[in-house]
Order: sequence, then C-alpha cells, then structure tokens
Amino acid sequence: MFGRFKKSKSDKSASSQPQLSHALAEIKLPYCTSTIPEDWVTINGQEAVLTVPFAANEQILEPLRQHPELGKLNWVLRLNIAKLPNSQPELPMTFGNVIVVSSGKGGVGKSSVSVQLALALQQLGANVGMLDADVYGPSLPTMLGGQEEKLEINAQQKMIPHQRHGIWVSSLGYLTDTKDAAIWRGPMASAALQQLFRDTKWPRLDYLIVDMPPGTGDIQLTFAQKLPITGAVIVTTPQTVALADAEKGITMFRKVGVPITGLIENMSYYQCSQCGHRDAIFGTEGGAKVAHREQVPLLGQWPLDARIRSGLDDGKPLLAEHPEHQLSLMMKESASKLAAELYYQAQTK
Ligand SMILES: Nc1ncnc2c1ncn2[C@@H]1O[C@H](COP(=O)(O)OP(=O)(O)OP(=O)(O)O)[C@@H](O)[C@H]1O
Repeated sequence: MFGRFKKSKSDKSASSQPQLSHALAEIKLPYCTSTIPEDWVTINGQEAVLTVPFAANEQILEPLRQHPELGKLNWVLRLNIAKLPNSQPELPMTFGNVIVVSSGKGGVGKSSVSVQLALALQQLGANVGMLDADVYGPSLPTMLGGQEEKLEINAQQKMIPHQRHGIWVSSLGYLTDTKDAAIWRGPMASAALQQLFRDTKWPRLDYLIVDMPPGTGDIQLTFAQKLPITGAVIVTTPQTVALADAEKGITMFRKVGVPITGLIENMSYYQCSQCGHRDAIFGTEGGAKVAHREQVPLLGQWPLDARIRSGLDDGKPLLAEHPEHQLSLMMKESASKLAAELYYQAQTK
C-alpha cells in the first residue's frame, strides 16, 4: 500500500486508494533511480505531499502533476534532507553531508564550480555551507564577496562563518592575507585546513561543499583520509592534459574509500553571447568520456561563458543575481543530479 492516505468526507473527486497506489508505483521521478518509496507520499483528501530526502525543486513533481489521475491532486514538495554515511564512520558528522570538489589540474574552474553548486543547492531549498580548503589560493572571498570582512572568533575559539548569498562560508581568505597562505609548507597548510574544517561553528547544514586545493598531493590525501566525507565531485575541462589528472583524482578518492558522486565537465565549449555560435576550444566530450570510462555520473557540461566569469570576479555570481537565467537553471540541474546521486549512492553502499 502506498504512503499515508486519508480521504476527507467532502472529497468526491479524488480517485480510490488502490488506483492511486497503482499509478504512483508506475511513476518515475526525475533524478530518481528507483520508483517512489511508499513513505515519500502522504495524501489527505485532495492534498498530496511528496517528501524527498535530498535537495530538489518543484520540477520533481512534474510527472505527478502531468498524470491523468494523480494530476487531480494538489501536489506539494517537502524536503527532509537525509544525513548520509561518510568515509570515516567513527567520526560523527556534526554538520551536513560533506561534498568535496576536486580537480587534478589547476585552473579548470574548480572553485567556480564549487561556489555555483553550493548556491544551486541552496536555491533548491537546502541549508548549505562552504569551506574554502584551497589554502594556497583561497578564492571564495573574491567569488562570493565580503573580502574585507574578517571572520569573528567566539569565546569557545570557534570561527563564525560569513553568510554570503544565502550560504555559510568559511575561508582562510577571511582570516589571513592570502599571500601568507601561499608560502605555507605542506604540513602547515594541511593542519590549517583541518582546523578550519573542525573549528568553524557551522549552523545545522544539509550540505557542506569543500573547495579543495588542486592536485592529488599530500594535502589532498590527508584531508581525504582524516575528515568525514560523503562524496567527491571531480571537475575537469575536456582537454587531454586535464583528463589524465582528473583520473588521478578519481583513483585517489577511491583508494581512501570516498565515493565519487559525479564529474562536471567545465568549459565544455565557448558560446558567443552575441551570435550563439559554439566552439569546442578545449576539445570535445573529454570529461564525458572519462566519466563513462570510470563509471562516474556526468553531472553536467558547463560552457565557458563571460557571464559566469564576470559575476564571480565581482563577488556577485550569476546564480545569485539571476537565478532564473538559462545558465543558472543548467547549474541547478547539475545540483539536483548531485544531490540525488549522493543519496542513491549511499543507499546502495
Ligand atoms: N565556465 C566558466 N566560464 C567562464 N569563466 C570561467 C568558467 N569556469 C571558471 N571560469 C573562470 O576561470 C578562472 C579560474 O577559475 P577557478 O578559480 O574556479 O579555477 P580553479 O580550478 O579553482 O583554479 P585553482 O587551481 O587556481 O584553484 C576564474 O576567473 C573563473 O571565473
């Protein structure tokens, strides 16, 4: 039997319970790899609630609203984001599901993708934090703004994260001169990073997005081994030189038991904002091929677009300024896939 059904006395139009159960069992929701579990649906008269355990927007309701029988009900989406297992079961997850965003190679847009995934998840209704773990070049204060504001430290010596565009952000860039961070040696940077992770007073979060330093060296390995991580997102351009490094990143995370939630191919093509012509300046489909070869979900192929860069340079990301822009919708689509993948991968573990 499906969900919790209550039929109100005044309700003459709603179909019978077995009919609805049957219809629900046949529906496939976007981003979902299984049919709708019973406990996701509550129907009370004409009011129907779908409760989803990951960040999602109303698009997920479309198949229900389009259905000839189910579409007669008034569907409402509710999120109850699940806290998923992490790579260090003995370490309790005091904040949300931790997603590290990593790239084997520098300059492929890892920080940009991290920021935009965090904003997109927030716009999908999640409470989101961001940790700038790119100790050698913390760029979140530039991309999210508020560079001049320093992090406050409370009486318990915990750092209070900044709130920028609806997400909570902690970055060494808000603490120290970025030039100082650039000369830190490996162990120093590694220790600073772990401290930033542990000693930030995060509010209750659904997701914590970590912008990792580029590469697969000691700092990245130590972080991946010592901290609780739910899943990793790999960012690459389609270029051959970036792909080999992306595969190294996938291997590193797998070695330490961190599941790869997906891959984003950034700068997949350049699209002229005047005439719309597309040019694959870094090659074609390289990231998609790696995703296929490594059996990693491809979460998106994002264009190289001046509007993405200029928003991030000004601390006013396109997603925050224009959430309904076509590029913003594309990023939210990737974030929806990410949230669902993270959930389903944890279920099949
Ligand atoms: N899809 C895109 N379209 C336009 N510009 C982009 C895109 N992705 C990234 N950029 C720009 O490219 C530059 C480098 O991006 P970013 O700092 O995110 O790379 P990174 O991989 O994090 O670099 P690093 O290795 O230094 O940490 C930034 O100026 C950013 O705004």
